[in-house]
Amino acid sequence: MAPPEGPRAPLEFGGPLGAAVLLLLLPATMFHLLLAARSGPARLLGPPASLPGLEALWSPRALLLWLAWLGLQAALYLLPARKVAEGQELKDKSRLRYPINGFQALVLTALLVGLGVSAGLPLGALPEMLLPLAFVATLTAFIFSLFLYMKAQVAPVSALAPGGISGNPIYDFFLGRELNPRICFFDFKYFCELRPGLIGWVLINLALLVKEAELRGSPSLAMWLVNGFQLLYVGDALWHEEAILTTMDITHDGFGFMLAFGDIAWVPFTYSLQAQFLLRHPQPLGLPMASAICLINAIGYYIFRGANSQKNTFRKNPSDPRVAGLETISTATGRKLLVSGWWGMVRHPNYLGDLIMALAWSLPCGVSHLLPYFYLLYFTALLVHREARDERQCLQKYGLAWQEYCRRVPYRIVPYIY
Ligand SMILES: NC(=O)C1=CN([C@@H]2O[C@H](COP(=O)(O)OP(=O)(O)OC[C@H]3O[C@@H](n4cnc5c(N)ncnc54)[C@H](OP(=O)(O)O)[C@@H]3O)[C@@H](O)[C@H]2O)C=CC1
Ligand SMILES: CC(C)CCC[C@@H](C)[C@H]1CC=C2C3=C(CC[C@@]21C)[C@@]1(C)CC[C@H](O)C[C@@H]1CC3
Repeated sequence: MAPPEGPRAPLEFGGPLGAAVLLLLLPATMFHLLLAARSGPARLLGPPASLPGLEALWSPRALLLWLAWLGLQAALYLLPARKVAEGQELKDKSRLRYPINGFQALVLTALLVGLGVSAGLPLGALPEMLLPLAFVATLTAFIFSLFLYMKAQVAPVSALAPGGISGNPIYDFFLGRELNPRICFFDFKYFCELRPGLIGWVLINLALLVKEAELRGSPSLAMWLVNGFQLLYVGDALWHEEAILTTMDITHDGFGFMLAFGDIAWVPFTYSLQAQFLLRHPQPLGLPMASAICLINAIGYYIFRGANSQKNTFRKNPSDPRVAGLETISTATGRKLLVSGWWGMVRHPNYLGDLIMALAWSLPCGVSHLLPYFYLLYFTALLVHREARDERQCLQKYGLAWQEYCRRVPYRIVPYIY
């Protein structure tokens, strides 16, 4: 269906040209990182030591494994859930329903993998398949995004996202046209955002740990730390799965290549970069340094979880005793903004905690290479950009009240710095 006439959302990511560049640049970056992590020099910048041929990228075994993985996660999504949550109100005043069983999917996956390993499944062989797996994941993301683009052509106008209806096919393919594409109860965006990629990420980490044990007798302390920290992060996201329903990815952004590729390919294959690096570039790590890194991760997690939980509690029930004493600003929409507690420190305290954790994930890899710090650099850029997008949306939603909030809480992410 044709998009509605009238003022359109401003183009993001540099418009169609930026979207076209990112369509190629994102997969190219992911392959560069995968190749660099396994090469001797492990250079973040500069060309990779060697380029793989098609035979290194294409493997029917990897395709089968990938399809089995997607099938398993889809089946776990369809299992009875402990709760069914309602999403935010949509343009047509309806609310979608979402199963809350992500943590259950993580536990069941762990049990199945455990059973598989005790029955002889060679988990340590997975690191050798990362390249062909990333290749099929990228192909899947392209084909899937094409399907989503076509599906959006027949969706009602009220189902389209504000951002992906520019009329330019490349831009709309990249950003996504339909807000919540689904078939019956199966919500593609919600499924992809939390299941195959996030759970795949910790499975890849675990396989790298197993491989390291096979190569060197036991996993290194650095590998344990990276695995532990990232498992905590993924477990936390799935435990608080319902919170995802209020993020801009679910409520504002369409489902197109950016999120599809980001969720199913970028997250598992680039977020596991530190563990990939450690497998080929073992790093000595003493107990005092390991303890300091654990402390940094704990501080980051404390801020991240504290800020996210405070906002979620407040949004669910402002008179909850845990948040009732906090200072607020009233807005014309009837909703209030927190102006003390975590949200009175900076305007995005949860991003600050997330960035501190990102630093703790890279530190076990030492300081000899820049490559393991890629996540920290990319994530800083992502969150600065995301923060600017969120501010624009909040200014539109809350107008003067948002300006007052910005006046009272002048720093965005890092107190007294940014
Ligand atoms: N690892 C990764 O790759 C990524 C991780 N993340 C993490 O995911 C989490 C969610 O992030 P994200 O969705 O970007 O955004 P936030 O959880 O920060 O949500 C922003 C929204 O919170 C509400 N809000 C803002 N200020 C206040 C206030 N003072 N009082 C009350 N409500 C307020 C507004 O929505 P409203 O008023 O409508 O409620 C605003 O739109 C974060 O912890 C982030 O770090 C995010 C992206 C990528
Ligand atoms: C490929 C592009 C450069 C950008 C892709 C962005 C996606 C990878 C991220 C967009 C928002 C995300 C969120 C998470 C993971 C990364 C993506 C999908 C979380 C699920 C991570 C865990 C947190 O607790 C919640 C996050 C919500 C947003």
